[in-house]
Amino acid sequence: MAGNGVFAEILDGDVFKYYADGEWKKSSSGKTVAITNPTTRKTQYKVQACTQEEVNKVMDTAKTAQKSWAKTPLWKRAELLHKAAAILKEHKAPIAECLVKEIAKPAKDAVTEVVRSGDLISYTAEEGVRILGEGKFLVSDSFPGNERTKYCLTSKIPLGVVLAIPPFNYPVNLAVSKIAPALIAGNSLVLKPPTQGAVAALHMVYCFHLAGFPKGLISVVTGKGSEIGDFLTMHPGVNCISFTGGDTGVSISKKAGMIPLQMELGGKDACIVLEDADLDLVAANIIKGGFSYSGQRCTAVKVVLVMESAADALVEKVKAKVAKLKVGPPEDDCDITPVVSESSANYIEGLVMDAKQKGATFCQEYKREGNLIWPLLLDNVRPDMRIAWEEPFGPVLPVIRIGSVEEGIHHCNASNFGLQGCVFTKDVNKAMLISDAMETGTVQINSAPARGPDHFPFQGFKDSGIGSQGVTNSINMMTKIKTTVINLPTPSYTMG
Ligand SMILES: NC(=O)C1=CN([C@@H]2O[C@H](COP(=O)(O)OP(=O)(O)OC[C@H]3O[C@@H](n4cnc5c(N)ncnc54)[C@H](OP(=O)(O)O)[C@@H]3O)[C@@H](O)[C@H]2O)C=CC1
Ligand SMILES: O=C(O)[C@H](O)COP(=O)(O)O
Repeated sequence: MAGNGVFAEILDGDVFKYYADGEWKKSSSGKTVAITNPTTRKTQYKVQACTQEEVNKVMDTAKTAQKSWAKTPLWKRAELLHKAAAILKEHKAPIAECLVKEIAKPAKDAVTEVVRSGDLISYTAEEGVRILGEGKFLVSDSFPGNERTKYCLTSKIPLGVVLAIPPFNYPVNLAVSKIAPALIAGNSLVLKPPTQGAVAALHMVYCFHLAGFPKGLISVVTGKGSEIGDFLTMHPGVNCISFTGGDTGVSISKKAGMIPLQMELGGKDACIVLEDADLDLVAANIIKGGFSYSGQRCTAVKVVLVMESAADALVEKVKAKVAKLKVGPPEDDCDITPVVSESSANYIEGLVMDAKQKGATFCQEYKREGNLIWPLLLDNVRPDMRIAWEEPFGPVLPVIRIGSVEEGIHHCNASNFGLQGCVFTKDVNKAMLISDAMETGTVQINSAPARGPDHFPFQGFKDSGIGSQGVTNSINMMTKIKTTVINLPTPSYTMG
């Protein structure tokens, strides 16, 4: 049960506390935010609605704590991260249970998210000691007109206070993917968890608390993004924002000050299927890529662009696999579980109805009960349908039949998104040409889009984001370069 056993300190009555200055606290607002269980549609948990004054205090302590953390040897920072990773994995069961209740993640996937997060923290600690342990040494005579009178030493130093805002679909993993690089690089960290997923995130941070990180180095402020979001992202105490989510990221990047931003936003990942593709492999990847966690992944396959000659056979194969997907509650480890909110379900339904009205072929009957939407494959989708362009973030997948590869690439590139894409063909030379032509941050050849393994670079083009994630890129992004130049009175060359 959430807030029980070792986690008892984070619960006050039926409300979870926020975390500031190394302590678990009740907000002076006296207000709470309810978290609705997507399956029961009843209030599952409550969290504190933090005030602006509390945010100000958190920013102050984060600034102070960062100064002494930056003086903590790198190997000690790594040691604490390894400890937090181990504690997190040890407590995977109660944290996974929160994910099941708050965001209806299938039970097995919820455990995987926590374990994967522990691994990510450890990997970041190891990578951090390597890449932050190295600097650069430059000599002046490599530039025309200079003698060797200057030695330039460059190193990577912390930015200060990093604000991390993850989305509901990976509230633990996409939080640690920001927390661990920030900390190993010597920054302090303020986390604003997504409302759906906040309780899982609070449990995860309690593992960092148990590991013994200094007071005030990590803080968690809870509350609705629509209420405290602007105050946080425009706060003068913030030196870097790492955000994952939807269009909110576009407005944050317009409002934030002159600070480094890492934005991972939406996607409309295309799956281009050529005539020579192994259609069993494609069908398996469409199921995994399009319907895992009910399509609520930024990297989900969100449109299939298949050559007309292969389309009938592919659609039949996918239809057969859709029929085998288990639909129901996350506790039963079903493949398709309720989507995160009623408004999300309504939005998905709007896309489905638009496609119906405009003549798409329904491969299954459309069925919805509450937030639970049965998996649906829509064939013969045309560009005038909303589902051809918008991301449902649900278990509905459009198929567009194409007459040429160029048509597929054109559809992919006409999207305002550019996160990932995939191409299926046995001809690797063709695949490379198509990959180069697709305007997306990553192209997978003969596999569905995916962020993981978590150390791979992960970036979106166009409205899908700014910057690149993945362990190494995130560590680098959360540092700035400092140079010290030693000036010599006379040139000095080593003779060997
Ligand atoms: N590219 C990627 O890696 C990923 C992209 N996404 C995209 O995210 C969307 C779904 O996730 P969802 O969580 O609903 O996304 P949102 O953009 O609605 O929310 C993301 C986070 O931002 C917070 N937030 C909301 N308003 C503000 C604000 N004004 N200022 C600061 N923070 C704010 C939310 O808090 P609160 O919950 O309290 O509103 C949440 O923590 C989809 O479009 C999906 O494609 C999702 C996952 C990964
Ligand atoms: O937010 C998302 O949807 C994730 O970044 C996707 O991660 P995955 O591809 O590893 O599931």
